[in-house]
Amino acid sequence: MLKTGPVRALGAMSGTSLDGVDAAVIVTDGHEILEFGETAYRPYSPTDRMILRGALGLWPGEPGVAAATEVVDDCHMACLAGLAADLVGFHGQTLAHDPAGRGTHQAGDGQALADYLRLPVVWDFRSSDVRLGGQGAPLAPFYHFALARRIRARAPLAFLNLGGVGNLTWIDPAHPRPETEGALLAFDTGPANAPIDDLMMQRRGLPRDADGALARQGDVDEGVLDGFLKHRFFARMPPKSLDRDAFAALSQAVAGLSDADAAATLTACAAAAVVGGLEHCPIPPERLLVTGGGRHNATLMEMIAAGADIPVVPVEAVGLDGDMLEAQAFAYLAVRVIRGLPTSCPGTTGVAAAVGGGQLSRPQHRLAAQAGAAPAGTRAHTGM
Ligand SMILES: Nc1ncnc2c1ncn2[C@@H]1O[C@H](COP(=O)(O)OP(=O)(O)OP(=O)(O)O)[C@@H](O)[C@H]1O
Ligand SMILES: CC(=O)N[C@H]1[C@@H]2OC[C@@H](O2)[C@@H](O)[C@@H]1O[C@H](C)C(=O)O
Repeated sequence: MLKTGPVRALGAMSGTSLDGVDAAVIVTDGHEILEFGETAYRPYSPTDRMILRGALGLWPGEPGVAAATEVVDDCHMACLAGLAADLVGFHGQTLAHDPAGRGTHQAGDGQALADYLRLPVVWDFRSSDVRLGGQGAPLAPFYHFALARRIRARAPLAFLNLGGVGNLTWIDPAHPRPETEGALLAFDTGPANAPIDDLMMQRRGLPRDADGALARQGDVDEGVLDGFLKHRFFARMPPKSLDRDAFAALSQAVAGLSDADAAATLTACAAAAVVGGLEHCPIPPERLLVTGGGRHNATLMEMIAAGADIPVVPVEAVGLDGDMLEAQAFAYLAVRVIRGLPTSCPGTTGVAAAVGGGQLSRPQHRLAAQAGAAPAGTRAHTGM
């Protein structure tokens, strides 16, 4: 059933903001998006978040990774259990990302999830791209390309994801395939919500600057903003990607500012990184379609719109779901993986040639049960 024709695929994303698991079903043949299906969201508990935060920057085998993996697996099992699908695309939680050095690390055990859900699971989407010299991120661009075709875009346009980190995909929809040279250019823009969330937690014990209300009350510190834009990341040509905490110095730079001025300055930094990123587009996109939680931050959206010469609108303007778009992307990519289609190319990650990522785990449950053994990778499910 999975070899040809449309597949009902379930994608799951646990993003850099560490808020929880987004899950979404789409029907696709790996090229076109035929249908959008059910969605689900499950937040991490405060304890879960603490465990995940404590594991950021860690690599497989290091202390703390097993506990983080258990949190990720349990939350996904609980979130995905009620959704009907033929195949799962499981991104996991990025704990560390260093494509030029140690590689990339997403916590999450695809075999355990396959056994629990009794469904084939595609996971570990980023490693093979990194092995072939790519950044391993961003990976949503191939899905953005399919969306551009679905909304019948005629002129080049761009998707912007405002998550913990920001990423931008420029698309020329005139090309037949995403891997065709000139069809896509993608890169991480810089930190987006992560430094703002961290500030709000430190200063106010709150998870975010809801709707950008605090930033709106403050003044931007131009000195901090100028220093931020001198970071060597911005001088690099795309494709390029970031680790969540690559800009730790930025949080220190606003330490002496009032809460409102610090929030305004971090928000201005996120916006300036996007506006600067637009300069990399081969020709100006006709509009910027914004997805991810940051599109709810009105101050951030206004700052981006003020610096960009093009309309900046949430993806809802074209009938898409900005809270679930990345989860849908990993459903789409999972189908491409089982069909042997590429999921990244030189224009999206800088990989040497178009490549398909991901490994496939099939459920072992029945075999293991027949052998009288505990199914590989399953464990007591806490339902947390
Ligand atoms: N109403 C809001 N106002 C301000 N910020 C918001 C709002 N709603 C969500 N956010 C922010 O959006 C982020 C969550 O968005 P999203 O789920 O798209 O990110 P993510 O997928 O975890 O990150 P990434 O895309 O980098 O992996 C959080 O940082 C959160 O603070
Ligand atoms: C290594 C990693 O997990 N990167 C994430 C992160 O969050 C946003 C940005 O940085 C993007 O590059 C990527 O996620 C999206 C889903 C992507 O791969 O397209």
